[in-house]
Amino acid sequence: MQVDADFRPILGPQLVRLDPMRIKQLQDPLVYSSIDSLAKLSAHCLNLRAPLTTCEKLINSDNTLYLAWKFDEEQNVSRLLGFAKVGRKQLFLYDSQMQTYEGEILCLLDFYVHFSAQRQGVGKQLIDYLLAQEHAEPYQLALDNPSVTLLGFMSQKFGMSKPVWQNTNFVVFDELFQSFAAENGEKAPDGWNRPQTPRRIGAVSTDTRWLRNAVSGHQSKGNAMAAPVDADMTPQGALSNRAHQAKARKAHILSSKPLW
Ligand SMILES: CC(=O)SCCNC(=O)CCNC(=O)[C@H](O)C(C)(C)COP(=O)(O)OP(=O)(O)OC[C@H]1O[C@@H](n2cnc3c(N)ncnc32)[C@H](O)[C@@H]1OP(=O)(O)O
Repeated sequence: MQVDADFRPILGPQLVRLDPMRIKQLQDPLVYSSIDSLAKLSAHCLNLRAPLTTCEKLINSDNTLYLAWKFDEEQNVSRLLGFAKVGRKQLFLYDSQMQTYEGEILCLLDFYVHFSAQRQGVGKQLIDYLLAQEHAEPYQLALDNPSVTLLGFMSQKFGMSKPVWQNTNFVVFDELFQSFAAENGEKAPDGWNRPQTPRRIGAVSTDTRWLRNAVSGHQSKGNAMAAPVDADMTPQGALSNRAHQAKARKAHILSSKPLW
């Protein structure tokens, strides 16, 4: 994406790490609008109605943008080539054996290389730079709802060929679970006090494991993710669940205050 300006004094090197503080400090409307335009192209490419990334959103988030750009001295223009946005998220994951894991993972949230610069190595440079800056290995990256192209890219450029889709639409790679088993065995990391929660998925019960960066959860909130899943799949079970729900609804309606 071409801009009639010299971004060298503002952005510096051709691969640049822009955390929220750095973006705020840029204070340059043209840089902001150029990044926003590139992010719009990313959204357009994925058929999204609104862009996932804007400078305004970035400033108010914990996410970091890695930007690839260059200055064309002949034409005296700056070209924004691509970006990758990452953030750390607390994820609840299943491996391919339906073992459950919980931990804070580096997530690739938005990744785009301008169509005029694709398949020229920019994407690989961006991810290499990002991984070095974040001190992470390719298998430690979770991909947020990845495109087929991104899965192909990860397989071809980083040898990550066993994606494990999660019901949250995140994808992690099998190597993440293997590395965890090799490093930690069954032991929960220090600071994790929650007792092991048995989970039942259909007729199968599974154990929870912890990823290295896991932080303690909020048992008291009893959110759906932390609650044991106890689904009775038989017709009798479904009927009794429905009857129970109807009873609970009726009790709730009867206990509510009338509006008038
Ligand atoms: C979490 C998310 O953000 S999901 C959304 C991911 N973004 C997109 O799908 C947007 C469209 N695609 C792109 O922007 C880019 O192609 C990216 C970001 C995926 C990769 O950037 P590039 O600069 O093209 O990557 P780079 O040149 O380093 O590597 C190219 C490899 O990516 C894959 N790739 C790139 N484009 C394509 C394509 N059109 N078809 C198939 N594979 C492709 C291939 O593995 C390719 O290797 P090859 O050229 O040797 O066959």
